[in-house]
Amino acid sequence: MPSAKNLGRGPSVVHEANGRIRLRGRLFADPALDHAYVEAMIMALPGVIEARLNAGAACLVARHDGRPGVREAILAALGDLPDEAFLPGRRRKREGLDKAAALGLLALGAKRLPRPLGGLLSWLAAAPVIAGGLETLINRGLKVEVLDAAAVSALLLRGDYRAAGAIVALLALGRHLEQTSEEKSSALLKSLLAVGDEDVSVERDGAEIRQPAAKLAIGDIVVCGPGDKIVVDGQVTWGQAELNQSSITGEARPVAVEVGDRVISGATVQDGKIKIRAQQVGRHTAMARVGSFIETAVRHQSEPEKRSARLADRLTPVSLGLAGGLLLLTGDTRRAVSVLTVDFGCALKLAAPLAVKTAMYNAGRRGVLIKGARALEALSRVDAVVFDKTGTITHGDLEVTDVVPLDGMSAEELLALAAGAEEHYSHPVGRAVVRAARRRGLPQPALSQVDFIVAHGVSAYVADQRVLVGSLHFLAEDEGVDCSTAEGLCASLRDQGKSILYVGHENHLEGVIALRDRLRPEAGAVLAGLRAAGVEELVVLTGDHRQTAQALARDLPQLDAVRWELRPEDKAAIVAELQARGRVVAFVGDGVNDAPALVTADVGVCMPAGAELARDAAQVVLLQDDLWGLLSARQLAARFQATVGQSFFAAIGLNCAIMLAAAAGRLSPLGAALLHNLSTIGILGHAAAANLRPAETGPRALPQERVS
Ligand SMILES: Nc1ncnc2c1ncn2[C@@H]1O[C@H](COP(=O)(O)OP(=O)(O)OP(=O)(O)O)[C@@H](O)[C@H]1O
Ligand SMILES: [Zn+2]
Repeated sequence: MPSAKNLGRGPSVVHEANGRIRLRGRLFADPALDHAYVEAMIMALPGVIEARLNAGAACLVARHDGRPGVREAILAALGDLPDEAFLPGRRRKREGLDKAAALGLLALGAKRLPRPLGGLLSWLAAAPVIAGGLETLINRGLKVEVLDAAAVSALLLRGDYRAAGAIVALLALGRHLEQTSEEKSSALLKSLLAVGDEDVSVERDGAEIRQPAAKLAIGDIVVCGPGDKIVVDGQVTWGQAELNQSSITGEARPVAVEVGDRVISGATVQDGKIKIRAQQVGRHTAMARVGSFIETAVRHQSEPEKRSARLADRLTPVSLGLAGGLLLLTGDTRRAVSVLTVDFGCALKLAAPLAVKTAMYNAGRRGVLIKGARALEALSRVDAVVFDKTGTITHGDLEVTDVVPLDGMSAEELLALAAGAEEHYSHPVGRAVVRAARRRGLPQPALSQVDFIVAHGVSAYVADQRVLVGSLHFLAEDEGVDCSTAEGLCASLRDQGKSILYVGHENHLEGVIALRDRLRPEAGAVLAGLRAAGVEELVVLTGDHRQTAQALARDLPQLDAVRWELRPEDKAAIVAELQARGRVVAFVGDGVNDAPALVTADVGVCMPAGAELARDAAQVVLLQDDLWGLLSARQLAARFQATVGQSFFAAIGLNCAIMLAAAAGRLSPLGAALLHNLSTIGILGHAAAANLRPAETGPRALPQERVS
């Protein structure tokens, strides 16, 4: 519902170029407008990079990535600001409703009061409902609120104060339920956004100083000790610590981090001390972005919600017509009013949003962020799940197992050379090599002109000599390095499930490095669970070599297919192929070289270590570093979809029955109103309770089938 303050003040576009849009509107100068909120809300829209509001100039400037629809989404969001975007908030309206409820309840006892007093009370209690109905009628036409107002007025005019009071009270109760559920979920989400009101320790010129978190900049070194909350996304540059991430993942078990690990905002240091180099601060941190995304999703009606609301509105004239017809035919006001008290609106309009919020909240508590109703809906229809291999089906923290020089270098020299080339890139393979070299304390050669070739490897120069590190395809086919001498050796290493990195030096093969990745222990059980939950096709895609991929397939008999030696765009093409065959596809990846597939899929699911880009592209973000969340999400989504359908049919069926009984004169207005509201509360209760129940299977319910 557009807030009254917002009416007729939609901003207009004054300038637009290269993904930058400048809007002006009186709205932006409103002193009651909450700037931080509006900026966060706009930035939470997918595709928006930045939003800045300037009240003095009554302007808002937003930068976006030019994706189709982003511009429209910005305009739509600004054209329909929620009440929370204004500082005084909703409180006043809420108190008004509570008063109405109290008066309505008082009026229930009206029969025992002297008649004029009872009448006065009832009219007073009903006044907000009638006024609201009139306002709706004038501004938005024949909507459910009009029906409520008509029923209450008719009852009052008939002198049926008790029924009128009861209906007012029931209406207020319904709205109260709606608001508490909304406020609770909003409060939870806002707590995720609350960064900036505390002091943090920062390292400046070798000394530690305290400063407000709001003043942090990217690149700052933040020092965190026991009890400190981490307010940035970044990388640990010093120290070790145990983190409590329960506020992010719902998991109480502490997580150990050390130099090189990535940490995200929201965790608390339980033990130890670390220094973190900030990569994202303030509103750009992972939690804040995801939190504000959810907040927007919650505030803006989703498709099923809109559909229900539209249907409810369309049924309003039907009710009104039926009541009018009855009145004309039978002259029986009591019957006509009984019919009016039944409106389809309540349950139809409230059940879907309630189901969305409770399902999202439930998933969030279990460490899964589902970004809104669309994602829930798509996830419930998914019948094919495609996984990336490295970092998704496997842990992605590979271990260097063999370093084999083939042309005179020592193993140390070979490893140091490869590590030097990989130093600045965060591909899992590269990270493993760098870690192994560091652990052995190897000196790093001076490299220049380092080039990173996506899904291939790295090329660099050491003292004018070219060094290549990467896949067999990269060295042999693209760069013409003869790798045949290593064939037999590599085949046997791959057969053990190891991945091979080829190191070339001045056009000959200098040696190979073998790395082992660990299958996630829960992978088999999660695949089996997904199949049990109705997923018909399970596929793994990898950029790795055929043999390594086949070794993985042997370990995971639950898979339907494994495809190898794929480039990022091949992965997207395979997802599209499945879609062309009629599959609804979820792609699960870690964000390294798989963004195209993530965006192509009907539902993109991202692992917690996922690159920032992937987190934006994904509709589902797993915050816990395992695959259980995926299974929970699927189960919660299926249940969400089921309850939305059930609520829909229950609302129509029950209300039709009540309306027929009322039309037949079998129900008094009060009886009809009570039954109608009881059924609504029942339907809403079911929608909320069903979506709050834990997912059926999970790490606790299902035994882990395999430990690698
Ligand atoms: N930075 C790098 N250094 C060395 N080799 C690399 C690098 N990046 C990619 N490669 C090589 O290219 C291959 C394909 O890379 P890609 O990133 O597409 O797949 P991956 O992440 O290893 O596996 P998956 O596709 O299962 O996630 C890798 O198996 C590796 O051999
Ligand atoms: Zn190539």
